[in-house]
Amino acid sequence: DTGSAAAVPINEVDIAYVTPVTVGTPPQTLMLDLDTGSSDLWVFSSLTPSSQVRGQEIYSPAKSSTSKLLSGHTWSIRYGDGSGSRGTVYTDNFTIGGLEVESQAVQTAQEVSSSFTQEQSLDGLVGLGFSTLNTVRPSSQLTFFDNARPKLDEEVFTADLKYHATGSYDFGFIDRAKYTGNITYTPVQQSPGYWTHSLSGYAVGSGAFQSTQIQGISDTGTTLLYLPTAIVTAYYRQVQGAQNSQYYGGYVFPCSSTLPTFTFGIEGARFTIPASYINYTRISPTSSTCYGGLQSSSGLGINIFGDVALKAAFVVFSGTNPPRIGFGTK
Ligand SMILES: N[C@H]1[C@H](O)[C@@H](Sc2ccccc2)[C@@H]2OC[C@H]1O2
Repeated sequence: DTGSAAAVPINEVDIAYVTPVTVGTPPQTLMLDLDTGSSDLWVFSSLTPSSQVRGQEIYSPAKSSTSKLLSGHTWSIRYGDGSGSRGTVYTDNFTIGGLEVESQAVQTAQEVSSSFTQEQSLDGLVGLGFSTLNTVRPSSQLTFFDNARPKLDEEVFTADLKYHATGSYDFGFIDRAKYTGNITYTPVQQSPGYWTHSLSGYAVGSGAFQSTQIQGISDTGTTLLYLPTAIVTAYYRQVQGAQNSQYYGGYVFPCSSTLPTFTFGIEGARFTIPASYINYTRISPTSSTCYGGLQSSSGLGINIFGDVALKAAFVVFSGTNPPRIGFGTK
């Protein structure tokens, strides 16, 4: 089997992407954020206090003839950006892009933090990290990808995220029409549960490629690209008027500045992020100061290859043994 579904930016700066999924019988459609940086599948639900729901679609297990309470199981998750949610667990039929998993663990939120309440076009997350990260207790649950694996034509899913446009997630196949040339693969270290791998180096604009291993995680749920301070300062040194603002919590610059491109390596292959992806957003709607899509990872403890980087490539998440990740030019 295979599946294919849209990845729709939820706002005009691609802060996150959502994908239509269906839960239950008859199918309830929700728009969820497919997140390779976590492994919980959770949804706004009929158990979420109405004070915490602001426009989101909800899953009502009581309206599904195939829902079953996973008795005595709870979950609680805290994300890297400080947001979080917690609740109880049902199993139900779950589909993405025509690919169905019966009795998928669907984690129903009984509490969500304010940043989720404020994202009215995001109804929850589908964790696509390794199932070791799942927070359901007393028994942890499998991700949609792990449950779907046995029926997939190929043990892969792919991300084709796009700049200010709708892209796609495919399950079970690699669509040759979505990239040119070959996919370059590199090993993944699956412990503790992220898609952890290395870049082979980087270049700022037309500068020389610096060959240096940079370990980090490819995370579709993170908006920006977070790299070591030395690399980030070297980048913004090329930007007139750029400064690392304590106030805004990162590098800002005049929106009119000319930004260099940023190239990263995967083994011997090179992927160039257009300057426009790094001119991320105005710090406020009428400001002429802009916030960068490349920021320092020094406060995070880990480098994160988020959407600003991933949308510059066609990415193959391969669940083979051992797992690996592949990048193709598009
Ligand atoms: N893996 C990521 C996750 O998907 C998001 S959760 C999220 C929060 C608010 C809005 C949208 C998504 C959070 O930021 C980085 C890391 O944690």
